[in-house]
Amino acid sequence: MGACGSTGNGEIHRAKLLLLGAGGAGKSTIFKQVRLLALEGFEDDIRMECVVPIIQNIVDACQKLVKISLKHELPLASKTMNESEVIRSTRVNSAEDDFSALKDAVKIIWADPQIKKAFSLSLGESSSKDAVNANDDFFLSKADKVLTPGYVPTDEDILKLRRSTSGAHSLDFKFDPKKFGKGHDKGISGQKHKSSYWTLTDVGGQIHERATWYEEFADLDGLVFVLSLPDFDQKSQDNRSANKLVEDGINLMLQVMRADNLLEVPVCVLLNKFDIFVKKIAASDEGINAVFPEYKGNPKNAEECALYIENFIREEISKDSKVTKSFYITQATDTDMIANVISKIIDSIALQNMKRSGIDV
Ligand SMILES: Nc1nc2c(ncn2[C@@H]2O[C@H](COP(=O)(O)OP(=O)(O)OP(=O)(O)O)[C@@H](O)[C@H]2O)c(=O)[nH]1
Ligand SMILES: [Mg+2]
Repeated sequence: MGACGSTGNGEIHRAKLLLLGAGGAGKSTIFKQVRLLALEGFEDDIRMECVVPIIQNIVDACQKLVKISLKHELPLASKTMNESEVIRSTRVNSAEDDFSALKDAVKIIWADPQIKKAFSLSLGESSSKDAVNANDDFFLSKADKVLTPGYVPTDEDILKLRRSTSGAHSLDFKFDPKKFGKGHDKGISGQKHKSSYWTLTDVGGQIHERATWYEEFADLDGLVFVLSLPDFDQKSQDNRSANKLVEDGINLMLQVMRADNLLEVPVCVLLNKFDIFVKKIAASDEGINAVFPEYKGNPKNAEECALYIENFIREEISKDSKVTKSFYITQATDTDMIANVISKIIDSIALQNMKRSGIDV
């Protein structure tokens, strides 16, 4: 714990940072951003191993959208129905396969206005089992490129890919303020950022993955808990009578923070997916009042709503813990924003750890 630099015997001491949060909250997207920033780009093998999962995202999205359209009795064009058979019989085994029939099918399906309507309906629905991913429209719109031989995923494609994490994955990196700061070279302590060494760990957030989280709790220097703001109108997948933001987000976080070896660990809370939250708030009549009936602000003002949720969480946390928590409203797919947020997180963790060690700052 504490300083993160040379230990004096030539070895590098790395401060440990852990990402936690429910499945789909955005942990791996933050992890990928740190890799992108620290290592200045994704290696070719990482790019290429994303091709099959991206194609699978497209196939899954088409299948779900046809299913949602049928459920809502939307009048799909007959050619959409015909092409949905191609989708159903598609197996994505290798990036080298011939995807020309799939490409034609996806283009026809995504061009059907009823399918686009199904996409909007699905984003606003509270049933999460068959819901599409919020970035599926991005991949469906570029299916032509993705399904053409020679396709190499861009940084944005890699960041927007949905792939559930299984197990724990760590990245050793050097925090170089020049790569992360983007003009914000002074930290909240007012000191110029120095380079420091970190290990960032990402874990799976689905319920069956959480049993092994505690294995990562020893000797932590900081915890980053990621919450998904657009979950405010979703049902918990594991407890259908509970709200997803409250049950799989806030309550899960409060429970984790009560672990004995985390009581003193600095925590940063990311209220993530703000871009999707903005869209949902604009489209919803009730907004966050459905889950926070005591909210009296403007239900159509996404910033005000997010700040209300932030203050609600601050109050809940303060009942249990006196350790300062920092909060950030984020969009994990935005590299510049995450560069800035990671700089601030690293600065605030270093500051809190110096205070814990009794160093005057
Ligand atoms: N538009 C948008 N998409 C996001 C944001 N954060 C994450 N995503 C997308 O949400 C999906 C899920 O994000 P992940 O980072 O894989 O979620 P996770 O927390 O690692 O999920 P598990 O591995 O299952 O625990 C991916 O498609 C991401 O691109 C965001 O702020 N805005
Ligand atoms: Mg993940």
